[in-house]
Amino acid sequence: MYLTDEAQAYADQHTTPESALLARLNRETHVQLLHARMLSGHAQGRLLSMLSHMVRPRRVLELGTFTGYSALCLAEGMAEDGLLHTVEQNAELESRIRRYVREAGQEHRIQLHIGDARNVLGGLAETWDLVFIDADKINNDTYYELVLPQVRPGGFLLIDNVLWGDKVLPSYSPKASDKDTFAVRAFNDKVQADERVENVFLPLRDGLLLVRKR
Ligand SMILES: C[S@@+](CC[C@H](N)C(=O)[O-])C[C@H]1O[C@@H](n2cnc3c(N)ncnc32)[C@H](O)[C@@H]1O
Repeated sequence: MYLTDEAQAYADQHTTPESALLARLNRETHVQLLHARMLSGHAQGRLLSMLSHMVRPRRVLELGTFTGYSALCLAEGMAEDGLLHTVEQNAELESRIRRYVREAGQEHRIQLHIGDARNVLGGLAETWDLVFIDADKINNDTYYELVLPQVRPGGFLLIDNVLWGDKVLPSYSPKASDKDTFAVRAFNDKVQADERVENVFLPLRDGLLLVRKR
């Protein structure tokens, strides 16, 4: 069930505000870039930060950096010796991401990789405490299968946009050519049946799937 605008505004007003830096990054992304709604934004950003504070991860992986908003949120809750690897294929975003990571004083804790996540992942020999999958949705399952063996037992994965603009709902009839929608639906169904994990589907924003590896 969707929140009314009034209820959404009330929820936002009772969620800790973004830092001035995140607010600036959010605004700048919306003013200067196409597809700015891909950015996690205030409520989801605070949730990512809160989850990270709960987990206190030492190793975090993010697939799909965009302008760096969610990476900065996830880094907030890392352990003191924590390190976040984030992967973005669009090289045009690199200088902006690095500028904000530097301004946030997080250069030593956030490592940016420019390239296709499928290629970069093979070179990262880490055991992940927390993984945020937020790249090209058609490859959710590829990323999940590549990463799950490297997640520690009891570790977490978060997968964004699992509602996919409500196109995953049974009442919606996608065109046969809408491969993204079929992929997101199949991925959600697969995780639901996957004995290796426990999962909670959070209908926040465009849907966030919380997954814990058993
Ligand atoms: C939804 S946005 C990420 C938003 C960001 N995580 C946030 O919450 O602010 C998806 C990003 O994934 C990147 N991307 C798409 N396919 C990719 C791939 N195969 N490898 C790495 N990055 C990819 C896109 O360029 C885009 O910047």
